[in-house]
Amino acid sequence: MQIAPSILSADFGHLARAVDAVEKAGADRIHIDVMDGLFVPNLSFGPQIVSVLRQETTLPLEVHLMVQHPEEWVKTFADAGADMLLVHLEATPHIHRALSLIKQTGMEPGVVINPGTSVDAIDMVLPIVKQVLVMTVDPGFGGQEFIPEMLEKTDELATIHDRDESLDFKIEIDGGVNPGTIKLAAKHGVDIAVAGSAVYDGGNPADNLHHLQKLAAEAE
Ligand SMILES: O=C(CO)[C@H](O)[C@H](O)COP(=O)(O)O
Ligand SMILES: [Fe+2]
Repeated sequence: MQIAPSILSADFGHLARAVDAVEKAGADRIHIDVMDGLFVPNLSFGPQIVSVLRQETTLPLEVHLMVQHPEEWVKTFADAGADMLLVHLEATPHIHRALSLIKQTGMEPGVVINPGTSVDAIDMVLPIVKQVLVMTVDPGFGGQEFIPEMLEKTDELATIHDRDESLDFKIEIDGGVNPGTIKLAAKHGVDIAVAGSAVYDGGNPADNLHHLQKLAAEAE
């Protein structure tokens, strides 16, 4: 399982240092949470932060776009240097258009579903995406409690993926990943786990990341 540290819980005064620490510690990618205060009840950062971090790291940058009408922002984040753009089904009536636009820019398209959304709802776009992100908390904040029932959805996605050779997506979870929940996730088809507070909130980010990596590897 890959771990994607989320910089939402990092020290915003030293973001470059926070990314550097996890890059040296073997992070697979960096997860950047963009929030608009409308789709989710919080504001975070925008494309400038992606541009700045693009200069700081060679790791893939995946942008989790928690904004209304994400299709309007595709070019902006491609120009900023994002490698993957993850958009919520619930944020647009035009999810197919949004994902197709992302693909056209050369970024990898990913679709995200909230805890209240079922896997059935994304059936028609699975052939386009490279990632399906299952939210394991209601989006908007770091440090929330993992919702274990969401792993029924990762199991379902793993079954769909394994049944159809033409599909080519990774299964990712986001929210509440910690040393306890990562062991559970490893048994439910999860390829990538986002971890924010478990990496950056207390202790040493490199040690925290190594601990999560070790637990995930043992549980697989
Ligand atoms: O998308 C998010 C919040 O909406 C974050 O990626 C996520 O919550 C990470 O934080 P933590 O690991 O602390 O739960
Ligand atoms: Fe996220």
